[in-house]
Amino acid sequence: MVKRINEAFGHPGYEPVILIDQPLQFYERVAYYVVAECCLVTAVRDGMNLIPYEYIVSRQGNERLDKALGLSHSMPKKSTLVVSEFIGCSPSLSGAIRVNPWNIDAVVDAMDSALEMPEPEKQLRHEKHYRYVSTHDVGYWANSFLQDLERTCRDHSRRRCWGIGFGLGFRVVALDPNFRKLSLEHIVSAYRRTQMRAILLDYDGTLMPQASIDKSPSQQSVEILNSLCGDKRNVVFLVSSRSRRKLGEWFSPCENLGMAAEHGYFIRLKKDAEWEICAAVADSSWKPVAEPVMRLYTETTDGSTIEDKETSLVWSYEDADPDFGSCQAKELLSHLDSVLSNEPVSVKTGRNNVEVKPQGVSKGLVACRLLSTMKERGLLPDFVLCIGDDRSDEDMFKVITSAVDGPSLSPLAEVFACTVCRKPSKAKYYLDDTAEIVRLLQGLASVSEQSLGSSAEETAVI
Ligand SMILES: O=P(O)(O)OC[C@H]1O[C@H](O[C@H]2O[C@H](CO)[C@@H](O)[C@H](O)[C@H]2O)[C@H](O)[C@@H](O)[C@@H]1O
Repeated sequence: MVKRINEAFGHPGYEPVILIDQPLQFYERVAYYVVAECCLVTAVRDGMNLIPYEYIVSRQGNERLDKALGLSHSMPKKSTLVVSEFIGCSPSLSGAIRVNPWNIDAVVDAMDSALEMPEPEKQLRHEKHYRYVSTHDVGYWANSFLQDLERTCRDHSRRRCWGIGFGLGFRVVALDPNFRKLSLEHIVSAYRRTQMRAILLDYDGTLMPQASIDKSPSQQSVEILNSLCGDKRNVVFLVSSRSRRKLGEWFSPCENLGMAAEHGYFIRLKKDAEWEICAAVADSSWKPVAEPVMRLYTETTDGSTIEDKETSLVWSYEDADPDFGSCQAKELLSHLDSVLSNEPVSVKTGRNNVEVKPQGVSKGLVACRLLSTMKERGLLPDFVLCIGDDRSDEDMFKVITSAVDGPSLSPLAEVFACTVCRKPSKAKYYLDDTAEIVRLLQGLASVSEQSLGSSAEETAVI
């Protein structure tokens, strides 16, 4: 190939390509770097690749090199880099022209741009790269690896490791030894002896099995919730990402159930109260940007759907191939993150979905608001139960767990943050599935019904 290029483009005394097909001594390589206007690395596969770094340092030179080359030391240094996007150093060289080495036209254009680039730009790119290389030296990297190891191993001896999931979803997770199954006896006995209880329940995946086709609540769930709400010592809230229309319709038989819809953007204290808005009025101007992106992924992912709620958009792949759906979700997440980076929204993955919702709205806010409202009304909970299954519920676990020993809970409060399945969580307890959760709630409801029978209790008012 070199021969063909030289025959086509060379002339007597000039060979455009000089092939050095043998190992070079380091000092020889540095000599080439020093005089090269551009360094091109087109590896299709590699680890870090230190050549671009060596090139930058060589182009910066030093006083002795300048003297040897007859250059003034104050003369600005320049370098240009064209690097394959498949080499490890590529993301760290933000001033390099990055190329896909399989795309020959793109490599040709990049080489041309590198050589034709205005001189001040070559200088600025070089300075940027040199600053990076000279501050990220061996000492820096060694220190950073040690810090990472220390951070990773900080709780190592305390934690227990488990393998969870199957196929592409298999992971080894480290769980806190205090993370344990919630015992019915333990919680029932705490429930019996407490006088003011806050109960926060997620819906999908918690009260409602994920695999269920009909997602409306069962008669049994409605009855349990009504029994819990009928105990004046209880304040019960359903905290869901579902729309207020859906929750209102499904739980219309529950007169005294508090509800938080769309991650707590809307809150209603009981059936005959108005829905309150708990955050700044949601601006929906981002929806026309996000929706076409989601549509693109819906078209290419069979079985996926888009749900348009009042304040948020959800792309769901529950009915798609799970592995493909989860890969698509990862791509969609980063796609939406970049197109919505200047919008007041957050993009999050949930169980089988990717959701865009107003910034600052979270189920954690609902937990905070509930505890502070109860405190304002002189109701300090001595029992808090919060059950949820996915990442959005972790915000509630964090709030109630950190409220222990704080002013919004009784000093004797018993706090039960419980997730579904054994998995890394801020919750201290887990139950295996929705059936166990329903059984637990049924147990608590029975205690309330017994005490109601014996003392005609009324419903708590917050
Ligand atoms: O906060 P949650 O009560 O746990 O709600 C989470 C999401 O639940 C719903 O989505 C789920 O069910 C859909 C079918 O009804 C399914 O397509 C989706 O994949 C599941 O995640 C709800 O539609 C979403 O708005 C909630 O965010």
